[in-house]
Amino acid sequence: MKQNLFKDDDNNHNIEVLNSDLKSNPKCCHGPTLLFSRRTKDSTRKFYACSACRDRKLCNFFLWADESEQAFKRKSELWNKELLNYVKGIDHRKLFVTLNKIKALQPEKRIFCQTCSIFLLKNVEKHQDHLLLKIISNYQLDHPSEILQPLDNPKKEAQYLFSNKSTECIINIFRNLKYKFVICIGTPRIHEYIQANCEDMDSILLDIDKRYHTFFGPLEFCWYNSFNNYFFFKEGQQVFNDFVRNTNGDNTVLVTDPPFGGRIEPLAETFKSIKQQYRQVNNEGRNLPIFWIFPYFMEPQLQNFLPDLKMLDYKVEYDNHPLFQNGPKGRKQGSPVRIFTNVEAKLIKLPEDSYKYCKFCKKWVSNENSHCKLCNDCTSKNGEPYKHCTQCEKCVKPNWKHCNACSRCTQINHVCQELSFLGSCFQCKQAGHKKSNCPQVEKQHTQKRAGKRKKGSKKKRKIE
Ligand SMILES: C[S@@+](CC[C@H](N)C(=O)[O-])C[C@H]1O[C@@H](n2cnc3c(N)ncnc32)[C@H](O)[C@@H]1O
Ligand SMILES: [Zn+2]
Ligand SMILES: [Zn+2]
Ligand SMILES: [Zn+2]
Ligand SMILES: [Zn+2]
Ligand SMILES: [Zn+2]
Ligand SMILES: [Zn+2]
Repeated sequence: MKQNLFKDDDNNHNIEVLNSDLKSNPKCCHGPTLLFSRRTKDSTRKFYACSACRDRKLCNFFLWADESEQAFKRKSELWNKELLNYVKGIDHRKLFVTLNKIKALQPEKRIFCQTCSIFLLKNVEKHQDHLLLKIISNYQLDHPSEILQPLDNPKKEAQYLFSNKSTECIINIFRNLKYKFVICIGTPRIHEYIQANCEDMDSILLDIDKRYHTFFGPLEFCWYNSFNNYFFFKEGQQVFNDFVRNTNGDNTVLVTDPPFGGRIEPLAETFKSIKQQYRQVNNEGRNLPIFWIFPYFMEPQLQNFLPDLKMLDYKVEYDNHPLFQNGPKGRKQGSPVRIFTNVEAKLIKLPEDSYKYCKFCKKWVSNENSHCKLCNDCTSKNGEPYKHCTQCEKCVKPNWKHCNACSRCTQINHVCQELSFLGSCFQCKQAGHKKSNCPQVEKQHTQKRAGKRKKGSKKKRKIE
């Protein structure tokens, strides 16, 4: 059941994102669209669709790539107008002035309209029928994510907010690593924590939730879409460029917690561009540390696109999601969400209450993880101790059994050979890569070229 939360659209498993130059793609309200290919049994057709919304009801841009040039032009013009409408009426500077006036008032005099997501200095009667928040503390002003109702549509913003404990743990990791500049992409809780508490750090928030315009000034928040690296306002792009330049290419980290149903390929492209931008600032070509927060079972997909991101054992907890918490309401094994990072695990100390140091792996792992001598690793992924299967030659979940028909370990009550292919490669049905870079296809080519069959692969599976 829980896995359903993270599934793409049910029929998305035959849709791939194609690499394309985003600048030449038509735009929807959320900036340049992405080019997808849809495969049916007997054909493949390409189309453009919104990068940010995974539900046509939220953004209905759709254009077949093989439509006539005329149709292409007509649609582009129409949507360019939509785009202008979409950003109209937001005056970030004016909102910042209002915020400062509100800050100067006593908490009892402050009024926030939840319906319009603005502070009210006058014309309160116009908002009579709206949801009003009165008496706003300084703490609340500094922590908008605690005032704003989470936009928890899993097909768009999917706002799941870190618990205070997890926020502090992430900040502590950053402190220990001596980071001074934090690029927060879709992590408002990290940003507001730094802004409110950390004299020694500076941060910038890039997020698609425009309500943050009301709470952060133009140098602290940029309205942004991470799936196409798009700033809704040109000034935002400028502010971000300046932020990166001011770091001098030193002591900087990027932390992101994207919607779990989102496509990984476009995000990976975005982070590659930002890494590149950062590398240009520091002449030494230093690598930008990235902390990407994602469920443990997305590890193969993530590794496929960003192989230098390795998973830490730390379980990231959330306030507004019972499955992502520890304790009686949550999963038995605790939250399934982890940190993936390109920073060496041995440099990252995890909290001593639930984590321990493995002297063989030379890194911090969760208390229930145990070191497998055969794998030479602390092998648990999901928060339970794994067991080693000599046939699979690896550690597997403790409740799995080796199935001879499937030639692999899997759940006891599975239907043989009907493994879930969702989110997997069209060719070999395994997770973590597309057909275009499927090792099976590679292998077939190599075999053909070599003109001989390789026998006795250890991990041979029926589906091969
Ligand atoms: C899973 S929540 C992460 C929040 C984080 N756990 C925190 O507490 O700070 C996803 C965040 O990404 C933002 N987001 C969703 N889609 C986005 C997009 N296309 N571009 C940028 N930000 C996006 C949401 O508004 C939200 O803040
Ligand atoms: Zn859109
Ligand atoms: Zn209102
Ligand atoms: Zn170990
Ligand atoms: Zn093992
Ligand atoms: Zn096995
Ligand atoms: Zn089986």
